[in-house]
Amino acid sequence: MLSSFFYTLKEINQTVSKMALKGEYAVLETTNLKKMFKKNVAVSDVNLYLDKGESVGLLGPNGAGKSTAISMISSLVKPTAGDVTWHGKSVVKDPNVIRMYLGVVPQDIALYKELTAVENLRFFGRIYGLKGKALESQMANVLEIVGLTERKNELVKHYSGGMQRRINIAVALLHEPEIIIMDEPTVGIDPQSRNYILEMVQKLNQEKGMTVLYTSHYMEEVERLCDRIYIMDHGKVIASGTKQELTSILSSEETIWIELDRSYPDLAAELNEMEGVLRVTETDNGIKLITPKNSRLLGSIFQAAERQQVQITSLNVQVPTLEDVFLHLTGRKLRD
Ligand SMILES: Nc1ncnc2c1ncn2[C@@H]1O[C@H](COP(=O)(O)OP(=O)(O)OP(=O)(O)O)[C@@H](O)[C@H]1O
Repeated sequence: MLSSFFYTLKEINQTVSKMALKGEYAVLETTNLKKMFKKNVAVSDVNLYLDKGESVGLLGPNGAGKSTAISMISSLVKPTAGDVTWHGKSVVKDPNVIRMYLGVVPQDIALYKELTAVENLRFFGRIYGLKGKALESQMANVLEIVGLTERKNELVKHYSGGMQRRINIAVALLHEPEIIIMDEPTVGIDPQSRNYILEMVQKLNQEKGMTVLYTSHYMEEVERLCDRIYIMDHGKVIASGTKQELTSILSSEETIWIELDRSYPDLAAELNEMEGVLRVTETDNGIKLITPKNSRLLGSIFQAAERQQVQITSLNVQVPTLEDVFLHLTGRKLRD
């Protein structure tokens, strides 16, 4: 009896929508979203919302269920259970309600590589129902946004990976969507293009007021771009909030980065045994320690280094990152 009472409460909790909480509809909202591929649960009970003008991040390692979740949100994949609403209207019942308001940037490049950028834009623009002067002017706008006006007449196959991704984004912006959903748009591209894309997303959100849903397994990207973040793992949202809210889960901890001139496994082992040290990880250029806040361990760390005849080249004490939050919640690194 008691367990069924609690189950009912849990069910009620899961279905309390943002509308009920705030007395208004979110731009986008998912309720208990679930997707199974045969017996495999790819996404389970995902509840998330996006308010107008927000930039929201979906952070999680490969296979966490991010792409499946956004495919359901964009009505490309039908959920096994749950709902997706756009301004309170079910996208699952009627996918057409959202399509003109949504720009989706898929993880894989979806362009005709034997055509030029302009030819691709014209083709996809017509699919959105644009034509004539409106189409030409929108093409000029989006080429400007992605910084490829000068190179618009080149074949896409001659573009770098980063430039192809920028045109992929331009296609998604052609019909001036209310919301843009991006699935790991910076994977596998050079740092310069990556930075260009991040700046562009920031401008679209902050200057043009576009609502953004951005998925990534790069913590730095969602930290930089997103007002709120949902952390996903094994198909579930395991934490959500602003960066400050999420890192406050670990407010009792801090990270000490020790840079060394080479690897010293013995020092890492000694620090691991030190009283007060919570976790030790060897990094590319040194050692990372998680300790309780204000642990006053610096003196002991230097003494240990001296005993092991280790040269510390730099030492930094840092407040927790989202990477630390993920490690704390799952016991794994985001990019294991
Ligand atoms: N069409 C499909 N058929 C069967 N299983 C699938 C299908 N699509 C995804 N999956 C499985 O669902 C789970 C979630 O995959 P998904 O691609 O959504 O994760 P992700 O977080 O986007 O990761 P990645 O960044 O690697 O794409 C994985 O176990 C994946 O193998």
